[in-house]
Amino acid sequence: MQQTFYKYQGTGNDFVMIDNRQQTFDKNNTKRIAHLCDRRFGIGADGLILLENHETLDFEMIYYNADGSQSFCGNGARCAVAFAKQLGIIKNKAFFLAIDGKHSASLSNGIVKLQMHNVDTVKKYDHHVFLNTGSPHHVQFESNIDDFDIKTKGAKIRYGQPYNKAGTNVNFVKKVSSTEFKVRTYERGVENETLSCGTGVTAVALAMHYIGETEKNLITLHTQGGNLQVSFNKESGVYKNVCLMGPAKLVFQGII
Ligand SMILES: N[C@H](CCC[C@H](N)C(=O)O)C(=O)O
Repeated sequence: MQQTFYKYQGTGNDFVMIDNRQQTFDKNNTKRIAHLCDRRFGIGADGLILLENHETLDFEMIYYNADGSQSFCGNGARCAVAFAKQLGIIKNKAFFLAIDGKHSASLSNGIVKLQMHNVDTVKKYDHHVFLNTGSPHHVQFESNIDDFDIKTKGAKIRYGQPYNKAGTNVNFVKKVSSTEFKVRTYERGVENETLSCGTGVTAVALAMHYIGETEKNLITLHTQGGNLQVSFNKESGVYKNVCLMGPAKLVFQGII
């Protein structure tokens, strides 16, 4: 059966998007998902997202990394909201389900503002910070960030102790000012650097606040694919009202 797909990108983190409201896509075939995401033998993307019906919410988003594994994806969720608007499912507000639970989002002038879950556990170690923002993130400083082998150094951390096979995403950070940080991310499931990672920049913003590198509550993150913003409040040790903001764009559509 022929199926229409849409290609979206959010600050260069790119996704194959499929309207699966009629349940026509075979979700168990993770090999096919990986094939569709392959940049030489398939369409090419960092991940694939199925948009499905939900009983009480606007939609459900099912996210797969390029290797077919599953997690939550911040940029993917922002793109799914833009896709729901394109399909006429929502107007300028969305309530949807993802693998980590319910989310709300709003859209204005091409910018999608996504509400993330509260974060109550941030672990600070000698040379890094670890936290989960829907996906697991290792955050560490790298002063030589522009000229740094993200793939090799990121893989070493991702497959090393204590993460091992289950792994983590790895974010390298350079402080620009108290409101701006530069971030490059090695993504688990893509097993390479991506141009931007939404849960990653969210983790970096919270980590920088947690370790006292900033006292601000609105942080701009410079990624290889563009700028994202993260806002939050800290109340009784818990990061609340965590929002990820940035563009989400349709690139092209096709048939598979
Ligand atoms: N690109 C995504 C993260 C995908 C998560 C994935 N790489 C994992 O933890 O398995 C984002 O914008 O948040």
